[in-house]
Amino acid sequence: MATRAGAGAVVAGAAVVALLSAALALYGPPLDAVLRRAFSLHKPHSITDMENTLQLVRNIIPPLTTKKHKGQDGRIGIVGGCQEYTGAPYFAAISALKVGADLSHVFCTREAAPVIKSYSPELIVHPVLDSPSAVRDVETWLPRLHALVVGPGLGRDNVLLENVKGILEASKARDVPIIIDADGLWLIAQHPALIHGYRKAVLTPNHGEFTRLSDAVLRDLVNGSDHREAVRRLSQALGNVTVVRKGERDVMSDGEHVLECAHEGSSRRCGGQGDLMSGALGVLVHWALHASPEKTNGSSPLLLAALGACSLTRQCSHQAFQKHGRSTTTTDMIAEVGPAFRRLFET
Ligand SMILES: NC(=O)C1=CN([C@@H]2O[C@H](COP(=O)(O)OP(=O)(O)OC[C@H]3O[C@@H](n4cnc5c(N)ncnc54)[C@H](O)[C@@H]3O)[C@@H](O)[C@H]2O)[C@@H](O)CC1
Ligand SMILES: Nc1ncnc2c1ncn2[C@@H]1O[C@H](COP(=O)(O)OP(=O)(O)OP(=O)(O)O)[C@@H](O)[C@H]1O
Ligand SMILES: [Mg+2]
Repeated sequence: MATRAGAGAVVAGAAVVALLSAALALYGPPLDAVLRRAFSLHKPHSITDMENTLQLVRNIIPPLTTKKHKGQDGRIGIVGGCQEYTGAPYFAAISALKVGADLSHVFCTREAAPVIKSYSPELIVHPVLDSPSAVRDVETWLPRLHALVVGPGLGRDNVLLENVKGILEASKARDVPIIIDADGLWLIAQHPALIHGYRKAVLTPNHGEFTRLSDAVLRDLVNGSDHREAVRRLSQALGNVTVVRKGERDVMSDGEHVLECAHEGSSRRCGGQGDLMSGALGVLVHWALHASPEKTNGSSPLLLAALGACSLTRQCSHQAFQKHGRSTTTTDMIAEVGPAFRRLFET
C-alpha cells in the first residue's frame, strides 16, 4: 500500500482534475482544453483517476437519511459582525446552512445582532462579541459547535480583536476546527503564534490578505509569480496550517501538497464571495474530518474540503453570472448553492 504522504500527493493532484471532470460533463468542451485551462498538473492523469478522486470529495458528504437528528450534519459558528459589517457574517452563516449544515450561529457585537437577525430567521445570533464576558460566552457554545469561521465582518476594533484572541485559544484547547478569513487574518498577521502549528486550521486569504500574511511571517521573499510555492511556504512557516489563497486560481496547501482550483467561475468580483466560501468551508471541514479514513483514502481532509468549497463557490458564481451578468451579487450566488452543489457533487 502507498504511504499516506505518497497516496496524498497522488490523490491531491488528481483531485483537482477530478472536480473538473464534473464540469466537463456539464459543459462538454474538449477534455484536454478544459483540463489545461482549469488545473496545472505536473503529469497527465487518466479519466479513471479523475473519477476516483472526485469520489473522494463526494465521499465526505454525509448521506441524507431518516435516521439522524438535528445537528448531526453540522453546527457551525461564525465569529464576526460589527457596526460596519453585517453582510459578511450573514453570507457566511447562510451559506453554511445552504450547503447542508443544520444550525448556524453568529457571534457578533450587540448592535450588529438585530440587523443580522432581520436578514434571516434561520440564523441563531448571539450579541456577545463586544461584551466583557465575550470569551466565556462563546466558550459555553464551543462544545456544541463542529467548526468556527472567524473573521467575516469582524472589523479591526482592538477590543473585539482581543476577545477573538481568547476565543481562538479556547477553540484550540477544545480541538474545534477553525477557518480564519477576512479581519481574522488581520489578527493572525499581527500574532501568527495564535494559529501556528494548529493542524485543524484553514486560512482563506484574498490577494491583499495573503500579501500581508507573507510579509509578516516569511523572512525572505518568494518569487511573486510562483503562487504554488508561495502558498506552500506560507503554510510551512505557519506550522503546516492549511492555506487557501483565493484568486484567478485558488491555490491551497498544507505545506506539503499543493492543489489548484481554476474551476470556471465568472469575472464578477462583487464583495461577499469570499464570505460564501468561508461559510461553505466550515461545513465541508466538519464533514471531511468526520469522514472515515477509507473515504479520504490518505488525502488531507482539509485540502479536500478546501477544494470542495473553492469549486462550489466558483460554480455558484458561474451559474449566477449566466442569469444576472454584471448585476450579479453574492445574494444571487447564494441562491445557486443548492443547484451548484447538486451539479458538482451529486450528479
Ligand atoms: N457586505 C459586507 O458586509 C461585506 C463585508 N466585508 C468585510 O469587510 C471587511 C474588510 O475586508 P475587505 O476584504 O473588504 O478588505 P479591505 O477593507 O482591506 O479591502 C477592501 C477593498 O479596498 C481596497 N483597499 C484596501 N486598502 C486600500 C488602500 N489603502 N487604498 C486603496 N484601496 C484599498 C482593497 O484592495 C479592496 O479592494 C472584512 O470584515 C470583510 O469580511 C467583505 O467580506 C465584503 C462584504
Ligand atoms: N480573478 C478571479 N477569477 C475567478 N475567480 C476569482 C478571481 N478572484 C477571486 N475569485 C473567486 O472569488 C471567490 C472570492 O475570492 P475573493 O478574492 O473575491 O475573496 P474576498 O476578497 O475575501 O471576498 P469578500 O468580498 O467576501 O471578502 C473565490 O471563490 C475565488 O475563487
Ligand atoms: Mg474576504
